[in-house]
Amino acid sequence: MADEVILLDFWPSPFGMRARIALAEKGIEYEYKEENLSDKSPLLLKMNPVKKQIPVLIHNGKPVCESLIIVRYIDEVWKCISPLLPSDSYQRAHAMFWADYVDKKIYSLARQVWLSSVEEHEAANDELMGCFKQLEGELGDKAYFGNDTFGIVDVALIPFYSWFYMFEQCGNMSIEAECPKLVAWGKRCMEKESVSKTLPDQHKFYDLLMDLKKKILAK
Ligand SMILES: N[C@@H](CCC(=O)N[C@@H](CSO)C(=O)NCC(=O)O)C(=O)O
Repeated sequence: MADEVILLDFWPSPFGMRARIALAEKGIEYEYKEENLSDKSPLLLKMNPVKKQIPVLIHNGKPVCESLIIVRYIDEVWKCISPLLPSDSYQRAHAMFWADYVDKKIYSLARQVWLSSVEEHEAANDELMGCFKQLEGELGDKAYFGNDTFGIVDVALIPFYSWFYMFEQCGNMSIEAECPKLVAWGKRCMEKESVSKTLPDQHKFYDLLMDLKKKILAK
């Protein structure tokens, strides 16, 4: 019997983009279901009753929640194509360290740069740029974080490449000046169809983020 794969998602979500990129890397056909997060579907509430968040991958009726867990699950189930984690245990542990670093640091700081008031801005900008410099150091002269293959750390971080223009506009920073290798890495990843068909244009995404910011701050 063919696999039934469904993805509950929300198109601007960087977490959902991770799942979409992993599915595309593996060439997995799936049904995409867009969620209205202001009016969550009964399916989402049933499939992720604890966090009630997207993305949720539903594989033959069984839910997998949390984007990095979804990426690892996809890599283990469809292991024959485009591996996203190294087979070597130590290299896997190293990859998961950096994927976890991205997960814990980037989104929360990105939200602060995006939504914070002028006073809080500078601290968030500085801390975010510090994280990018850490990541630039980890990337070094490698083509991808997974050495010369696009892997889970790349999947974890690349969705935030769509935010770079916003960071530069709101944070009055030049990521290219401070982290040229990271920007070159983003452009390299965008040459992959799995990434370019998933990530929105940076300028359009900036306009969306600014519109959303007005709505959020108006509440
Ligand atoms: N750690 C999780 C975060 C998912 C998440 O924040 N999902 C958001 C949309 S994107 O910002 C979400 O579903 N929000 C709805 C809610 O929290 O009610 C993951 O990696 O999958």
